[in-house]
Amino acid sequence: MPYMLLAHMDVVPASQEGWHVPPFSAQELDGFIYGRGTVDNKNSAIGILQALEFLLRRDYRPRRSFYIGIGHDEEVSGRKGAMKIAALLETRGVKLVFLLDEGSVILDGFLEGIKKPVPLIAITEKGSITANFSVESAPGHSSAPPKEMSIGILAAALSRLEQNPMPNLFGQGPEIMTLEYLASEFSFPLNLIMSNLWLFSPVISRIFEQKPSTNALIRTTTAITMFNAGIKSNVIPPSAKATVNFRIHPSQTVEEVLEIVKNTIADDRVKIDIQEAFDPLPISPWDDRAFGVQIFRRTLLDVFPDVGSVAPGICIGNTDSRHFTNLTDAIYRFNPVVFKPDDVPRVHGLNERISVEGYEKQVEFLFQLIQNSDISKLPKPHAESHEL
Ligand SMILES: N[C@@H](Cc1ccccc1)C(=O)O
Ligand SMILES: CCCCCC(=O)O
Ligand SMILES: [Zn+2]
Ligand SMILES: [Zn+2]
Repeated sequence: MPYMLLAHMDVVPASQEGWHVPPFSAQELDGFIYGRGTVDNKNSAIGILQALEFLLRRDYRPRRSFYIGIGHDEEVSGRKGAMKIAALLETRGVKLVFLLDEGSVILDGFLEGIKKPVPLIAITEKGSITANFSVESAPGHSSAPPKEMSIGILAAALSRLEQNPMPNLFGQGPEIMTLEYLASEFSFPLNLIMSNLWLFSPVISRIFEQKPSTNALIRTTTAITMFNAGIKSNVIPPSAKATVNFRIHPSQTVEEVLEIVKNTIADDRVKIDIQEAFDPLPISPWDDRAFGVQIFRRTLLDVFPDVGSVAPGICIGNTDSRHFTNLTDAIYRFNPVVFKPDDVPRVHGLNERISVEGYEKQVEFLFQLIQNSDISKLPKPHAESHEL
């Protein structure tokens, strides 16, 4: 059965100010290639093609077929790119043994007490709701304003959303698996804590709430991203509009989140329109028989011998891979790039970059992955090879 390597060539915008080099120049500076898309996700799009080139130069002839999918509109939902690729493969009756897309990385220095960089392979991704909120009110002269107007009503409603975060669901999603797989990587006494989450969950969940990147792992997040209102300083604003982006924790659904939103807003003057919504993605297999997982483990050992044990994780953003659920249940989101904490704000932010060595390692990983995937089936898990 074939597998698929997925990437996207499109990027989010970038304006010049704040960048050390022009954001679309791909200039090298201190061993880094700077540019919009260098880690999201041209590193994969070009990395896959370059690995393929190296294989072809060596007259390598893969025995296991594979697909390369490179979307061109991932950052605006993938409807015309990845979705069309998936639909075409579906009409051909294609099934995939696994699909590898962006969505997680090798984390270095994110978790206190873990010394080694740890590869986290996302086995699911959060759901999403993009909701538009609006309040209409009679226009008029600002010299005789009513007690409440559209801007104040909507702002108060959104403030209630922001001040009442969604419930902390630590322990009900794959974050537990992540910590259990990483427990051995933690130094004492964290290794004991991580191996006894039944006892220490309340402590850990409080710690996770402290930072946006870990808080996003344990609850549905609420981001008020757009607010437009008012037409002139002396006119009562006829309407106020806002957009909120929720990313739904794996143990919640769109419906449940919308219920909580309505109860929190609790104001019939606020209208809610759903622009786009989808539930959290299914959780991909993670066990000794999962072909993809074993291939990733083997390839990481080949290319990154010094990293810690591989752990399953959750992608807090969304990716094109969500369009391929009819072709496989083994969807994994992972780019073999080492991320330090200061790399996170660069994604969709300023001075996005990848080190030259980091890009070379990604190409090497893909070069190895294609060869490692060329086995017909997995060697028997070690335990089974001993006759009992
Ligand atoms: N990957 C981007 C764009 C995106 C949004 C929603 C769905 C799919 C992709 C994000 O997570 O925000
Ligand atoms: C690192 C997470 C990536 C989310 C998908 C994107 O922004 O392209
Ligand atoms: Zn992106
Ligand atoms: Zn991306």
